[in-house]
Amino acid sequence: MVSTSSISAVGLVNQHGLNWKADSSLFNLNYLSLIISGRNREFESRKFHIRALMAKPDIDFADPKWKNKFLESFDRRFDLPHLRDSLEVKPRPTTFSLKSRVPLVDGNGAPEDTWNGYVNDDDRALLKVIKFTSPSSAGADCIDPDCSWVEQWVHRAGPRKLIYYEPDDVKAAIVTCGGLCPGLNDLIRQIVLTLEKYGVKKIVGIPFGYRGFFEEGLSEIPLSRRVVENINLAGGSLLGVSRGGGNISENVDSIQARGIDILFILGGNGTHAGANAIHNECRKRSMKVSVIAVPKTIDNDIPLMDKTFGFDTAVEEAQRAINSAYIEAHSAYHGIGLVKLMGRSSGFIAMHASVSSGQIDVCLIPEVPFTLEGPHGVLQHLEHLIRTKGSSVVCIAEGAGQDLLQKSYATDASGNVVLSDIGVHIQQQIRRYFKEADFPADVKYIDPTYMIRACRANASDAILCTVLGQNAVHGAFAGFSGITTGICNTHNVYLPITEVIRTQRRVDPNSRMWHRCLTSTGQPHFTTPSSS
Ligand SMILES: Nc1ncnc2c1ncn2[C@@H]1O[C@H](COP(=O)(O)OP(=O)(O)O)[C@@H](O)[C@H]1O
Ligand SMILES: O=P(O)(O)OC[C@H]1O[C@](O)(COP(=O)(O)O)[C@@H](O)[C@@H]1O
Ligand SMILES: [Mg+2]
Repeated sequence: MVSTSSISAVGLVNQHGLNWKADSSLFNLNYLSLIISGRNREFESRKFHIRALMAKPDIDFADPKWKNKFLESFDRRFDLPHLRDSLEVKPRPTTFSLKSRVPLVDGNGAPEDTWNGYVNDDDRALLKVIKFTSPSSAGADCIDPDCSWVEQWVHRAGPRKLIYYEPDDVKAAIVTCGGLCPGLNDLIRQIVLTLEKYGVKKIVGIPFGYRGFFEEGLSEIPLSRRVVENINLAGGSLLGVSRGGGNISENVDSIQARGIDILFILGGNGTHAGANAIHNECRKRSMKVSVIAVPKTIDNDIPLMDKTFGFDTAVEEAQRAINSAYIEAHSAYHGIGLVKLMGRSSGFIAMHASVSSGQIDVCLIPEVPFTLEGPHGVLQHLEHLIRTKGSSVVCIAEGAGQDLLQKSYATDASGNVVLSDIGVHIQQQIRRYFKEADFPADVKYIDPTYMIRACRANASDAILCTVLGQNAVHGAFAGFSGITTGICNTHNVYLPITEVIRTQRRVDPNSRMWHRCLTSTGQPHFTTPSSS
C-alpha cells in the first residue's frame, strides 16, 4: 500500500504490457494518459485504479499526513482565479436583486439589504459522494489504494453580494465555438437576460466562434432582451459557430480593441483550452476582463460534471432513429437495424440512448474494444440473434471500432482527428458476412447525427441552460475569470478551467451504467477469450 502513485502505476503498466504514452494531442495539454489495448481488458478494473492514482500524482501514501497534503493541493487547484489576484480592484454592492422595486425596463434599483438570496464565497459543494470500499468496486474512483474517504469540496455557483464591475460601464460579449449543440440559444438568451438584470446595457455577440474576432466582414451582433426573447424556440446558435481560428494573441488584441470587459465563451474542451489561454493573456496584459466559459458538448465528455447541456436532448432525439431502425428491422425478413450516434471518443450518447430505448441488442462504444469476426465477434452474434429472434438492432458511437478502419490522419480546422465512418464499415461487413454465409439478411443503416445536433433543447436541457447562463453572469460579476460552471452531484458549481481541460470524460467500462447497458442489451463480450 506504500507507494508513490506515479511509480506504482508505471510499474503495473509495464508488468501487464499496457501501452504507456505521453499524449499531448488532446487539448494540447502535455498530460499522461494510459492507452489500454483490447488485449488487456482483464486489467480494466486495475486500469481505473491506476487512472485514479494517476490523476493525483506525487502522493506518498506512507506519509501519515498525505491526506492533509492532498487536500491542501486540491483546494489550491480548485481555488477560483479572480481579478484581484493580479489587479487592484475594488468591489461594490451588487445591483442584482430579485427584491428590487424598480421596473425591469430600465435595469435595477437598489437591492434590499435583508434579502438572503446570495451565495457566500465560502459556500462549497462536495465533488464526490460515494465512499468506495475497494478499488474493485464498480466505478471506483479512489485516491489511495485503501480508498480512504477524502472530502473534496468545490466552489458553489451563484450571485454574490459584492460585484467587481459597474454594470453601466460594462461591455459584455458572448461567443459560441466548436460544433452545434442543443441549448446554445437558451444559454445565449439566459446570459443576456441576466446581464440586463444587473443593469448591463452593452451586450454583443461575436459571430462564428473565435473566427468572429479576426475575420474581416464579420461584425458584432447587438443583443438585448428583445433580440433574444424567442431564440430558444429554435436549435442552432443565433451567433453561429465555427472550428479553428485560435490565435490567442490576435483574439485578445480584438477583445482589447472592442473594449470587452466580460467575455462568455461557450464551447467544448478545445474552446475551454482557448478560453483559458485568453484569460491568461488578459492577465499578462493587466486587462480587467473576466473570461467565463460554459461547457457545451453534446458528447458529454467534460470531466467532473454530472452532464453537459444538449446531452439529454441528444439522447431523447436518438430515440426516434433507434425506433425507426427497430421498426425497419422488425418488419423485414431477417432485418438488422444499425444506428450511428455522435461521440467522438466518449460513448455516452450511444450508451444512454441504448438503455433508454430498450430496443438495442448491441451497443458499441469507443471505450470498449470489440471484434467483428470469429466466434466471439459481433457478426456471429447478429447471426445468432437473427436465428433466435428474427431481427436485431445495433447502436454504435461514431468513435467506436476505429482500430478496425484505415486511419485517415486528416484533422479538422481545430485539429480534431476526422474519424473514418464506422457505420458504413459495419454495414458493409454485415452484408458481406451474411452473403458469405449464404444466409439472407436485410441491413438498414441510419445516421441521424446532424438531425440530432440541430434540435432545440428539450425541457431538461432548457432548465440546465437557464441555470448555467445565470451562473455564468453571476461568476463574472463576482470578479472571477478563467472559470467554467457546471453541475456536480446536482449542485451548481464554479470550477477553474484548468481542472476541466486536464482530461476527458469517458464511459468507464467498470461503471454501473455500462453494466446496466450490458444487462439491458444482453450482449456478450465481443473479444476473443485470450483478450477478454
Ligand atoms: N488547445 C487549444 N488552444 C486554443 N484554442 C483551441 C485549442 N483547441 C481548440 N481551440 C479552439 O477552440 C475552438 C473550438 O474547438 P473544437 O475542438 O472545434 O470544439 P470544442 O470546443 O467543442 O472541443 C476552435 O476555434 C479551436 O481553434
Ligand atoms: O462535423 P463537425 O461539425 O466537425 O462535428 C462532428 C463532431 O461534433 C461532435 O458532436 C463534438 O463536437 P464538439 O467538438 O463541438 O463538442 C462530435 O460528436 C462529432 O465528432
Ligand atoms: Mg472537442
